[in-house]
Amino acid sequence: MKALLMLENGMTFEGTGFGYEHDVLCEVVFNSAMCGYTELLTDPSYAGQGVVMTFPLIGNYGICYDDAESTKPWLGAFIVRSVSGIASNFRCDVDLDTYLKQNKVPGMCGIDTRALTRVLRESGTMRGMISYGEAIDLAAMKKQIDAFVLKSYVPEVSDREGKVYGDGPIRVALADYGVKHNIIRCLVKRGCTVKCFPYDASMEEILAFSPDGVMLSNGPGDPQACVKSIEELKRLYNHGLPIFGICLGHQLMALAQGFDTYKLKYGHRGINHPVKDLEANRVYITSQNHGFVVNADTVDPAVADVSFVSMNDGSVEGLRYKNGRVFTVQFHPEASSGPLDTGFLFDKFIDLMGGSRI
Ligand SMILES: NC(=O)CC[C@H](N)C(=O)O
Repeated sequence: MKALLMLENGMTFEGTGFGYEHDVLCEVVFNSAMCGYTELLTDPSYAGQGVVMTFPLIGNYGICYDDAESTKPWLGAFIVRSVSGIASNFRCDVDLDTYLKQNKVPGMCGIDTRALTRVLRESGTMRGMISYGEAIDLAAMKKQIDAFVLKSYVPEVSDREGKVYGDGPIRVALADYGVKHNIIRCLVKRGCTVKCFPYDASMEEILAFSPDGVMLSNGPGDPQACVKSIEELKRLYNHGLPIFGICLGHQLMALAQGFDTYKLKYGHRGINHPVKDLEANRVYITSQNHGFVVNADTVDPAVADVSFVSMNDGSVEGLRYKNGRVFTVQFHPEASSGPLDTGFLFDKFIDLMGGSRI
């Protein structure tokens, strides 16, 4: 079916629908990764976003359920140049088109994704809408985009079941704001028992598990919308447990300490983002997926130091708190997909919890 993407600035891009061909409103962002689309589709941090892949051919190795980062794809829409008609991989469970249909994720292909990406880079991330069919009413689309308000998906993606993973001796309470499962795998592999807590769990609920440390997960949307989580983190920080935060978890801890966050023009989404470790004076290549960052000017030097910065735009990529027990990063040390350079941060967390590495 014919598909049309309209951005909030009124620009339109024509293409063809695939996946679940139903009209959708989303925030349009781009990702520069050349592979790892299964991980991307199932990363809850993309909830509600229409993701444009800059790499032109997507779907050629199909979908392997074992690579999923959560139970289903969460993103609002998937926008690619060309969808491979052949899913060629011995591990493949289902092809991309069928997977998106089954999970009700609208797809759009056959558009000039590089031209679209240039627009998003120059004008910034924008709201947008994809409509399907022959009779598309442009004026009605524009109206809907203008009225569209981005919401926080954290309550939807956060798990309320209190699942427990692993059976190791180190007890980790995981604040689940929309966790990528590789964070859990990285902890279990290092000898942890990980129990998930919903985004709005109170400090008392978390402490009742008698954790050795708390892991703050990644998650979707504007960190400032997570008011209840920020309140609980303020109290948890003072309790004295080791805390490791990733991406949204990093932003929430910063807000809990009274630092500020702001929205980047077009975000960092890809698997080759260089960050500099300011202490070690080393650069690592990292996987990233975020639209917001901590404002360096608001970081109180009596409370925390900036530990990592982006080599691309100098923005804050990590904080080390002065109490010596709390550290957080904006990038994804669990990778999946992406480079494994910063996996040592999980070892650092294990050490802080008094455990020995396995
Ligand atoms: N991956 C994440 O946790 C993203 C954090 C936040 N939603 C952002 O876009 O900045």
